[in-house]
Amino acid sequence: MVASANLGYPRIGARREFKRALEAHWKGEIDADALEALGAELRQQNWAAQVKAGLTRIPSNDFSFYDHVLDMTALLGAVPPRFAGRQGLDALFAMARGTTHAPAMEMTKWFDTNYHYIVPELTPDLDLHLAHDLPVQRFAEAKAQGIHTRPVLLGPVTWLALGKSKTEGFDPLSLLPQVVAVYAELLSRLKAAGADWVQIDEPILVRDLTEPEAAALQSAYAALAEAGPHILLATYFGALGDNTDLACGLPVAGLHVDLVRAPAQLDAVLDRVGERTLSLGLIDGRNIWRSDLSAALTLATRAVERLGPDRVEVAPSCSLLHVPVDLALESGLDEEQASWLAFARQKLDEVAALAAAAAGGRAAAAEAFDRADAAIASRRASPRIHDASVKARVARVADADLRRASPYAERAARQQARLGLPVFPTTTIGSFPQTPDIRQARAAYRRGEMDDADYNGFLQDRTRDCIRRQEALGLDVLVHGEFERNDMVEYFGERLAGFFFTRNGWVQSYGSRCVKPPVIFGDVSRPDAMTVDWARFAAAQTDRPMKGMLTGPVTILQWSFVRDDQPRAQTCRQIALAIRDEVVDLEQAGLPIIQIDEAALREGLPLRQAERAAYLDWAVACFRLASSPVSDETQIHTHMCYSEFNDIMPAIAAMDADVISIETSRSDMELLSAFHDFAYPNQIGPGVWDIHSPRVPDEASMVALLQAAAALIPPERLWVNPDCGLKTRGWPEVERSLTHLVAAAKQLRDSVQPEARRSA
Ligand SMILES: Nc1nc2c(c(=O)[nH]1)N[C@@H](CNc1ccc(C(=O)N[C@@H](CCC(=O)N[C@@H](CCC(=O)N[C@@H](CCC(=O)O)C(=O)O)C(=O)O)C(=O)O)cc1)CN2
Ligand code: MET
Ligand SMILES: [Zn+2]
Repeated sequence: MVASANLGYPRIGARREFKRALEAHWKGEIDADALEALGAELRQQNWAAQVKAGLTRIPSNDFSFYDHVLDMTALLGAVPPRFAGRQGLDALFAMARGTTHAPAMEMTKWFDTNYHYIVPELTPDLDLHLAHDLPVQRFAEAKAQGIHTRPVLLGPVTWLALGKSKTEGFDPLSLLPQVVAVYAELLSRLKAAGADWVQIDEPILVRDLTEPEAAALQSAYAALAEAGPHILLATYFGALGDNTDLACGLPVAGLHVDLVRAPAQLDAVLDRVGERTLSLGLIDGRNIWRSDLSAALTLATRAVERLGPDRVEVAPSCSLLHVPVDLALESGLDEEQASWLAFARQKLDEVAALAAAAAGGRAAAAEAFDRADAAIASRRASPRIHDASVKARVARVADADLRRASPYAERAARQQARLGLPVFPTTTIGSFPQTPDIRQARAAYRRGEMDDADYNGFLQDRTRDCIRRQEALGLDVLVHGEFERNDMVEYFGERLAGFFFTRNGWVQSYGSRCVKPPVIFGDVSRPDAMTVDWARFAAAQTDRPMKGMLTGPVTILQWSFVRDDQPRAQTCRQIALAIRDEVVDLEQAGLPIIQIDEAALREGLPLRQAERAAYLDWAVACFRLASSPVSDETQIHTHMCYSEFNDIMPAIAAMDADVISIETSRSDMELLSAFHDFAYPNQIGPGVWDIHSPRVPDEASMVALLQAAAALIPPERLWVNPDCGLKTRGWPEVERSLTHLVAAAKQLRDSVQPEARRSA
């Protein structure tokens, strides 16, 4: 028998039930017991769906109330002292979201995904111990429902590698023996509870490993090999590459490899896998296209021929956390489009069909294979995918299209002459609170219960109100608030040709926050202006400079589900041309500043060093293609959040934005040292308010951050802003925080030397 396995299932609920329950709990509307009860219900539903699909290896402990990395941090007892005294869910949410007295732990991107995890804070004095045994309880919970599961644990070395030392000179890997001791205890309890296998995720095996990391993997698994159930070591998001020998040499009973991102690694792995079970990640856990089952079967058959059916499992490439839950809930797609897609629920069926065919030949799942073949053929042949004029325009792009008219210094002088900004100018990143009434109005508009005029009138009121509030707060550069946007990527996807979008295709981004990535299925172009009416309306409401707000091509690409029939770089260039047209229109409409957000540029960076230069080349070129058609007097801003810039500073500089705003506040300005060390030449707005936490920062804390920034970056090149958009916050906290922010900027202004002031 070829086993059919899953590595993890979405936990937000098919209709985002869990998202809503979490937010209700945080507002005090439902208690922890109600939240726990819903969690149990969701786990039961998820297990039932996997049983129904016929899977033979079903995960448990893939559920999480907030984040699976944070869960492991709590399990290991690695709770930072500022959260001491809190228990259970209360402790978990305090660490993730912060409290009035304790800032939240840092949050960053999970590998190259749009999922965010809470970064473990590692110090020498941590008292690591098995603080709870939820994985055992969840195993027992499934068992009580008659389902034998394979518990999933984030691996010890990945947990350490994703953590961050909070003590100067401290090497987190020195915690390994303690961490491994806790895992050993947990594994032995799982075995006692009846688990015969566990899945331990070590995705760092697809990155370039340091010597100590490789040694840590060896010593960890040497210690864990006999501690409990058989271990399936799961790797995903790329090829094992030069870590293949290492991975295949670890004393574990099974190995999972990603054959969607890295199909070519199968032979090398087959040569080295020895007596182990091999789990083949053949169904794409990162994208929503229906699988080419016939192509996947070729690989599965090769593995079965080498290892025999009993040592082969068929699985998704990674956890299904990164795809929407159920295509069956989609109502707005046409039949042809729907036939091209598979969400998590459908991917389970694909796994089952592929496993059946790997064991019994195509005939064992003939119907599923026929339907898959037909869908693949229909997408390949569809005339809706190709637009000759788009392809021709991309082919005509020349080097001159990637350059501003003059170098930064000349542009900066002209822009300052036009804008007349004070030193330490204040601004925001774009969005203002997307309050429930705005979301509800949009939902009513979509359902046809509100007409164009009413909806637009409502949004105009909100925009006017937002601008008046910004004036009253004393901000220097204003924004319109982005109330008309459901999301910074989906909004553009809805207005570009070559995209379609789903009604319910939600994916968890962090905590309760979800995104609904649009689907890029064909050549991209811009039928009409997308933001110009709102920008013009907003600019007319005030005498202060107004920023036009766009999402950049790399970010639109990165946060969409992307067609897999041409290189991503090609698709990105098409998007860049569409954004370029919008930039031209915004300039023509009189906007003096245009911000092009590239929040996801860093996230798209390949996990392997060797592939990075090529990516950065085309990604930066796409940003420049989108941003460079304007005159020197028009100021181009960009914004990036959660970025570790140290390794990509030359690329950030090569983007040549006049101003960049970045996340720094959760990491105490440490990011700025990269800009300092690299001598970044243009202007920077280091975020001084962590907007991902409900906490209102006081003026003194922002002054301190700005002073730290001013020690690294010349004051005349600093801006003052939050570290991201304010859409997730409420108005009271926004007004209080921005009051502090404007006051902090004034304090800094008063303290700088006159020669550092801007010349108008
Ligand atoms: N794509 C993307 N990725 C990103 C970010 C981002 O902004 N966009 N930001 C960073 C952090 N991640 C974030 C991800 C999501 C949200 C966020 O606010 N998401 C919203 C959903 C946004 C949205 O699309 N809203 C739609 C649909 C809203 C909705 O649920 N409407 C209800 C009806 C209204 C109601 O009763 O609430 C419904 O349809 O049922 C709209 O405004 O139209 C949420 O989860 O709550 C914030 C940050 C990194 N990655
Ligand atoms: N302009 C966007 C906003 O303010 C940028 C967000 S980056 C995730 O919401
Ligand atoms: Zn941001």
